[in-house]
Amino acid sequence: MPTETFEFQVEARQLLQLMIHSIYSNKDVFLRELVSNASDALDKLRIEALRDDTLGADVSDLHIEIEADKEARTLTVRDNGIGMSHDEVVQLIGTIANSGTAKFVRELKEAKDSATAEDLIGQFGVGFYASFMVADEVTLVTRRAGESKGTRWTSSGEGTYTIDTAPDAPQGTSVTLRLKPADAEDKLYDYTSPWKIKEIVKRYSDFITWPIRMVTAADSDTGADEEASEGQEAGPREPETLNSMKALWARPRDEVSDEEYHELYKHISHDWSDPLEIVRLQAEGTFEYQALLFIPFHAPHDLFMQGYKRGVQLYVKRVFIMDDCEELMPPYLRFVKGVVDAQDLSLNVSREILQQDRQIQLMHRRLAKKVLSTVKDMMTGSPERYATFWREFGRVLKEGLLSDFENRDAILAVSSFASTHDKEELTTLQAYVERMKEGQEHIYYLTGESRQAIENSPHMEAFRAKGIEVLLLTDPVDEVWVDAVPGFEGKQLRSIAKGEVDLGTEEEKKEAADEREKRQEEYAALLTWMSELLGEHVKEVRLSSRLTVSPACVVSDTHDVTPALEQMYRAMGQEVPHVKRILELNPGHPLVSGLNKAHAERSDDPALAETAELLHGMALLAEGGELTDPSRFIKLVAQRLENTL
Ligand SMILES: Nc1ncnc2c1ncn2[C@@H]1O[C@H](COP(=O)(O)OP(=O)(O)OP(=O)(O)O)[C@@H](O)[C@H]1O
Repeated sequence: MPTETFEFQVEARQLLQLMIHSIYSNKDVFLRELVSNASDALDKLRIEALRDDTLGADVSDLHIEIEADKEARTLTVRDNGIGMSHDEVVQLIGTIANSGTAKFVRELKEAKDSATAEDLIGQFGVGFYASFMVADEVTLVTRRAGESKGTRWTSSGEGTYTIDTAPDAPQGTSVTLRLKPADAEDKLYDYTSPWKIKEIVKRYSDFITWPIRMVTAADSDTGADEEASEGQEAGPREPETLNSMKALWARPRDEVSDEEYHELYKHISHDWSDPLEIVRLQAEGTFEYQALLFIPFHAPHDLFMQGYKRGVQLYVKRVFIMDDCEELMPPYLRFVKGVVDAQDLSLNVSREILQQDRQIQLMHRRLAKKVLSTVKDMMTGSPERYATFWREFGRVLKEGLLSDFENRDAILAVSSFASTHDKEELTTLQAYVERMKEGQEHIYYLTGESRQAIENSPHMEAFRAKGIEVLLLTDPVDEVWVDAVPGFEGKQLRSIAKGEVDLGTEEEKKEAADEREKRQEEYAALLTWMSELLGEHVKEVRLSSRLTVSPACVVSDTHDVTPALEQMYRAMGQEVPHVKRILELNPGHPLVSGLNKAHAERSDDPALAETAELLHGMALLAEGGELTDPSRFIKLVAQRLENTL
């Protein structure tokens, strides 16, 4: 096959350009990325060989090899793992499949300073492409296990790469970097130095479960090892294993540094930033397992996309079994990354077995509880970290209120919400309850698109006037869980846009009821007439006890679906009937009292019907809703304005 030249996909090209002009100051991490990919390839081969005994791959000495050539200034990372087919090379190396890449590259280009750029790369990770920070040419030779021919891929990272066949390629992958000249000022070190390589492997990849061996050519600078090598004959030496391969989760806490934990996290999560929190669990007894879990610092871009992979890996007796083991974590904790190592499962355990395994179900429960209790500890012990957690993951955690009945209270206890109590600070339900006024029975909330929209809504008026705190809920999931959660500490959650409001002390309530009864008589004719007139749009027109400023508002009946929820169901393709709402009028408003008076005097005046229609339209607009016929609304308003001129 002749050499083929391909163009990089646009995003890949842009990303490479950014790498070549290396905006990332810690260039050493390129080796971590190559070793991490090699380790994944070895895991994959081991598992595929277990499942498919016709593969014919030799799995007796799976390892990673690093070879540096000082003369040629090349560095090679080689593995005898799964390898890639020709098509896989084109697909995996020439394009970036990761969703959100385009957005990421755009943000990266717009990043004003290098700290922002570093932070962005940290959130995204660029894997294999990091090689272009230190190399001006990268050659990858690979042969997939089970295939007879290999593939060679070469690029200088500019716009194109070439591919040809490599007939003699051994099974696995080798990546050779032609290194840029060392430039210590730019943190570009001499990556042919065995001393430097050892340091990087120790720092970033010590826990990798496969041996990472280094072969040094005889004339290489061995740095720290110089003494040991004195007097030896020229020629290749015995390869040296650089990593300890110790499973961090099995080592006592005080023997492992935070940095070591962080590097394991980065390997598992492909994140370049340190995690926010480490969660450790050692379960003893009949079913023994260890878990080392991490809560990331940032929510990944694709957390809410379909097919998002959960990050918990399953090991059995220190042997990697599978990535993304969803049986171990509930969906609302899908952002948690880490390792769970079980002692008493079979190495051949399959997804089907996991789904039915009672022990796995017990692990799942225990791990969820442990993560939630860690969040709780964060909340009390380190409020700033908790604030970061909630900003990044609060939205997804609240999904648990709908699915995890058993942990509902624990989730509520670690949730926080915007509230009218404070412009910036969020509140917990506990703090809300402690602040409740005398005679207040419920926890009040309002859902909406933004804090501003909610605060401007007419529904807030009576609550503002009486100084009663309202939670301001703006996440889509809030529309749903508020209906599913019965309450908190015996206090019911109540939407201020639903049902009747009944605020104040017993005495005030009685006064309000007497007043309402009086008004009711006064307005009875108007209300009956309007209910009939607007019957197509509303189920009832009644007097309001929640308005102090606006003339009218629309509310839902206590157990009815709200318009936002109705819209969400439709967006998900579900058929839902349109639910009519209730129009409430403020008898204290001159427009309403005026309309009542006019209706008593000349009930057949067609202009009154239009005014009633306008009142309904205004009520919809005031809560940020939509009109059924905006052009008619405008026409009626324009006519009335004309009359004022
Ligand atoms: N040594 C290797 N052996 C086999 N396949 C490899 C090897 N290196 C890379 N690949 C394949 O190429 C893909 C892309 O690698 P790359 O390092 O760019 O991204 P990644 O590891 O998937 O994710 P990230 O960008 O977050 O690091 C890998 O997912 C893997 O399928």
